[in-house]
Formats: sequence, structure tokens, C-alpha cells
Amino acid sequence: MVLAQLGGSISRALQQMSNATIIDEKALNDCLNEITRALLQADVQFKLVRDMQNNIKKIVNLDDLAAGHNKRRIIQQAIFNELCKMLDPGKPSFTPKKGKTSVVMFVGLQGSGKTTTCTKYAYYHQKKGWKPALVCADTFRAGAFDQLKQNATKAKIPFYGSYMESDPVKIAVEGVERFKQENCDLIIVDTSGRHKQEVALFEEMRQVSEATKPDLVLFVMDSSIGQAAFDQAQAFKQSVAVGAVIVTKMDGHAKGGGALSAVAATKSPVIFIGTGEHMDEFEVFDVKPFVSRLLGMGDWSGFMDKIHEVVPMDQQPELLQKLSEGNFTLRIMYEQFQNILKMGPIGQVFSMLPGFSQELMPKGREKESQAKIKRYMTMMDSMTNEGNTNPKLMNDSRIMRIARGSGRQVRDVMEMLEEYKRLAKIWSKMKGLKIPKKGEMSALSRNMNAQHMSKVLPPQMLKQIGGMGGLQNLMKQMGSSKDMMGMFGGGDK
Ligand SMILES: Nc1nc2c(ncn2[C@@H]2O[C@H](COP(=O)(O)OP(=O)(O)OP(=O)(O)O)[C@@H](O)[C@H]2O)c(=O)[nH]1
Repeated sequence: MVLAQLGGSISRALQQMSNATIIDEKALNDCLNEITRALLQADVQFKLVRDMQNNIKKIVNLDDLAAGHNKRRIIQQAIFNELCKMLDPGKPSFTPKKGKTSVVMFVGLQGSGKTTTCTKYAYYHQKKGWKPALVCADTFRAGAFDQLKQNATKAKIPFYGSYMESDPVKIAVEGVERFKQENCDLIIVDTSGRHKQEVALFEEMRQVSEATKPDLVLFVMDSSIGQAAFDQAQAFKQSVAVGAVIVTKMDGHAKGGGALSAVAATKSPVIFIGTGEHMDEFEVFDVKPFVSRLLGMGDWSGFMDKIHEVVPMDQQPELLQKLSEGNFTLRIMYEQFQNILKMGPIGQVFSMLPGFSQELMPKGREKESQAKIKRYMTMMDSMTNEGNTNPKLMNDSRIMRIARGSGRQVRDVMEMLEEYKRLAKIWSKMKGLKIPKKGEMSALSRNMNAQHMSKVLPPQMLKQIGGMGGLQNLMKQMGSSKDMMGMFGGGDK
């Protein structure tokens, strides 16, 4: 995903500025120009980037800053805030409530991933105990109903559609009525797409919308459309009351910056992103954790959510307890690999942990990484329970035995043990950190003190903030404010 590169470029620009002996107008301009270039390359609309640059310059008036102020921190905070502002239209979208019927209509161009996303959205809610249903009002594309039917059947979600009826309005109304009677609480209407923005498409959308009176219109946008995103999103917004955006294919080579433009064009928030073709490759989109990730700061709240999602309920307290004791054993690694493989897209989990994803899970090489994890697990399988699971007791003959037993080379076993050491080192930094239970993210904020934070932050980031002293000051100044936690990916949702 090119957004990751964007994050890398922004981090580098900040780093370069941090390395400058004096942070003057020139250093700031150089840094901002670098960030501007990165955003434009990521297809963010030119006007948005220019506005952002001007805003930062206005906020960070270097002449007015009294001596002793941490300029780096102020600049970094301004960049963080401006990026968040770009992605946050300032008002939340309509949020359906479990148990209360809501109609959600999906709109978007053909091929944007609309049909796939309808099912992902339904499946996401179904896993959380909702009663969703799918209505296929796409009578334009042959095969659309079959596709929806297939997806819905796989996910065991009720669906409605017709091979005979050609009037999308009629199907939409009938489907919505049927599922209202069946007490479904999330009725999702998939509408037709077109290859390009056409009058006929917009007219049909308007009619379906008028007839079904959706509580929310979701605009689905392919992240790879680049600079065209702004105009496309605006055209949809002008035809129907788009309330929120879902950006798809964020896993591919898309530059992803279009997401920022779509928010500006529709003045509606991005609420989910699609990160693959599978049903569960779908993530809630939260502005602050996203920008934190973009700036390479990690996303703790997302990571915790994933743990709650991936690890079976009965294993959660034990695992979290062990992790908070800094007790990352080979067995834990094995069990977690097992859970993660069951879930499918492991990259999503690890990418949320600072410094984690690149080594074990390079982007775009998930299949390879998955195979690697399976290989590790075969080797771990061949270890005997007693003694051998303690990596400290691993000697040459044991390593050879494991290699023989699992049909692998000695160097493969060594690699697996190295990986364990690397993960154990990362997790040892978590020692003492109280890990919140589901829905208790505020506990994380309360327990995150500067010391923990300093261990968790990548070293270059800590340096930019001004080391331990700078971090303590920063936390004092900001108190335990949401902004601060948001910056590091925590905070209440
Ligand atoms: N890699 C990736 N592929 C996706 C994602 N979302 C959808 N796709 C793929 O994009 C292609 C088009 O998706 P559809 O759901 O058929 O598109 P659509 O917008 O419904 O198309 P119409 O019904 O013709 O309007 C399919 O091959 C999907 O598997 C995503 O997040 N990542």
C-alpha cells in the first residue's frame, strides 16, 4: 500500500528536520515541502495539500515561539492535527443501532468493490451479534445478483433479489419490506454501478433512495482512482445524500490518498476500509489511530481490538496477563500464530504494532509470510513439551533434533528462534503495562505513563519528541487528554 510509503516519507521528513541543528524557517519549509511532495504523490488533491501547508505555517510561527519551546514537537503536533483535520469532516456519520432497523444503501461506480463491501459490512455486523440482510438492487450488471447471493450464502446472511425483475426500485422496496418484517436490524441495499459517472446511474440511485428512504448512504470508492477521487465523490454527493465513505482496495498498489480527497469532497467520514478480497479483510477506520500509523507511531487501540477479535474469549485474560508480565513464551507465540492463521489476514494484526510489521510481515508478501509462520509452527510442533520449549535451554543437538523431526534445515530452526527472540524482546517492553479489557480503552490512557510510552515508541520518534524529558513535558502539558492518546493510537473511541 502506497499509504505506507507516504507514512515513511512523512516520518523521514520529520526526522530530517529533527536532525537539523537549528529549526528555522528553512528547516520548516524543507520539511513541509517534503511532506507536500509525498501527499501529492499519494494523490491527495492539490488544494487540500496547499491548505494544509498554509495552516501549518500559520500555527507554527517560529518567530513567535519563545526560546525553550520544543519546536520539533510543536511542528509534529501541527502536522498530526492537520492530517487528522483533512480526514475528519467534523461530524460523525449516522451510526445504525443494534436491534433497531436501519436501511443502508451502497452506491459507487462499477468495479469499486461495492458488492463485496456490502457483504463485508454485513458480515462485520453479524459477527457482533446484529441481524443483517442483503438486498441486490443491481439489475444493471449481469451476474451481480449471483455474486451477492454467493457471498451472502457463504456468510449465512439472508438476501433478496430477482433474476426476472428489471426494476431496481421495485426489488429494493420489496427487499427492504421483507427484511423489516423479519426484524432485521441492518438492511443493506446494493445498487447498480456504471463504468463511469452517468446520468442514468444517478437517476436510478435517486429513485432507489427516494423509495427506500435509507438512514445512511454509503459511498464506496476504489482507492486506486487517484486524483479523480475528489470529482467522483463530489458527483455522487450531489446526487444522493452520501453520509459516509468506504475506501476499498487499500491493500493493493493504490496510493490511497484519494481517501483524504473523498472526505473533503463529500464532507463525510471514511468509516471502513477494504484491505483485501476476503470477507474479513475489512477494518474500521478511525482517524487518529490511522494518522498515528501513517506517521509510524503504531496503533495500540487497533491492536488491542484485534487481540480481542482474534484470541478466543477464554484465552484472552490469560494471554493478556502473561503479556503484561513480560512473559512471552514460545508456547504463546505458537498459540498466537495459530489464532492468527485461523483468522486469515495476519498483516492487519501486526501492522498495528510499532516496528512489527516490516520484519515479519512485509506488505504485499502476506502469502509468503503466512507460509513462513506455518513453517515455524511445524518446527515448534516437533519440540517436545518438556524443556525444549524453553529457548534458553536450546543447544546444538536439540536444534538438530528439531530440524530432523520437522524435516527442515538447522538454519530454519535458528531463524525461528531468532524470530521468537525478536518478538519476545518487543513484548518484554510491555511488562507492567495494564492491558485493558474490551471497551475499556480509557484504562489504557490512564495507565500509559511516559515510561511505558518511551519503550513503545520507535526510537527516532522519541528523539523527535525530545527524548524522555520531552515526552514527560508533552504528557504533562497535554494531561491525559484524548489528543495525546489519539496521537499514539489510544484513547476512548
Ligand atoms: N484487493 C482487493 N480487492 C477488492 C476489495 N474490495 C473488492 N475487491 C475486488 O474488486 C472486484 C470488484 O468488486 P465488486 O464487489 O464486484 O465490485 P462492484 O463495485 O460491486 O461492481 P458492480 O456490482 O459491477 O458495480 C472484485 O474482484 C473484488 O474481489 C479490496 O478491499 N481489496
